[in-house]
Amino acid sequence: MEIEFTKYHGLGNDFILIDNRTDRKPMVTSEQAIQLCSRHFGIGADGVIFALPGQDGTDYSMRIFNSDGSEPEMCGNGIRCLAQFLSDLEGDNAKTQYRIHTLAGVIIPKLEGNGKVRVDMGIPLLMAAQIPTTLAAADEKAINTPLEVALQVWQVTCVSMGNPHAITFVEDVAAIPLETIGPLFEHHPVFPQRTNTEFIQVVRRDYLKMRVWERGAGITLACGTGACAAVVAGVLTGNCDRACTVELPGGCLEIEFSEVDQRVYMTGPAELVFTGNISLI
Ligand SMILES: N[C@@H](CCC[C@H](N)C(=O)O)C(=O)O
Repeated sequence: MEIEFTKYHGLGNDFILIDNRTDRKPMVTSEQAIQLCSRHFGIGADGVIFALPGQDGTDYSMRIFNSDGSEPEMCGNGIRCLAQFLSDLEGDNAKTQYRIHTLAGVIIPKLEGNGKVRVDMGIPLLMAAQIPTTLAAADEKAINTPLEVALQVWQVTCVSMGNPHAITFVEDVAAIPLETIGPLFEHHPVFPQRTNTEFIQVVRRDYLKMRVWERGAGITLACGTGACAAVVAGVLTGNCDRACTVELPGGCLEIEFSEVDQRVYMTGPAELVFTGNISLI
């Protein structure tokens, strides 16, 4: 079977987008997604995203496979790319704002008309059972909680943006051996559904530098949910302001953890890379 796809990226976090608007079942299996994401044997991407019919009154639904074939609840850079993809598909009839059903609830991206998409990412979940993690009692928060990884004790703060994040503040992000330490965090037994891990350097109270090891994808150039979780963790630990620029290897995101409604807002780019057809094996 041959499928049409479009590749987009958000700050180098890249995705294969598939127009699946006429069927609730994704036209690619998780095994096929692994192959499509392969940078040597496929198209190459951090994940495959499906634009599916809406449900419960939403315009559309989003599902995503990570490059290892696992299915996360949400993807921040991915939902900006999805909004741009839908707008490109709809042409003159495109909306400027979409209500998208995800496994993390309804998420609302808004195209700003300048190449950037502002996303209402919802209210972060902080209780240990919601992450999930056993680092604290089920109905308590894990904030600056010690965790031993690679013979070193890290102060870890856990935040769910629908998907799990473990955030640790460090002096120098460049010095973190991400390739070796990332998988140890991801598969640590205190995270029963694995975790994304963000290492954060506070440059100023309103400017953070971040490197990320993503669950199911490894090192990526950016992670939208991770940047949101990092600012929430920074506010909880007193490390940063509620509005921050987060610098990632692929570029910058603007994040606001609103004092008014306790929701997190993320603004960043979504860019078309190329379109193509590929035969699924
Ligand atoms: N890159 C994404 C997050 C994708 C999902 C993640 N790997 C997970 O398994 O939770 C983002 O921009 O948020």
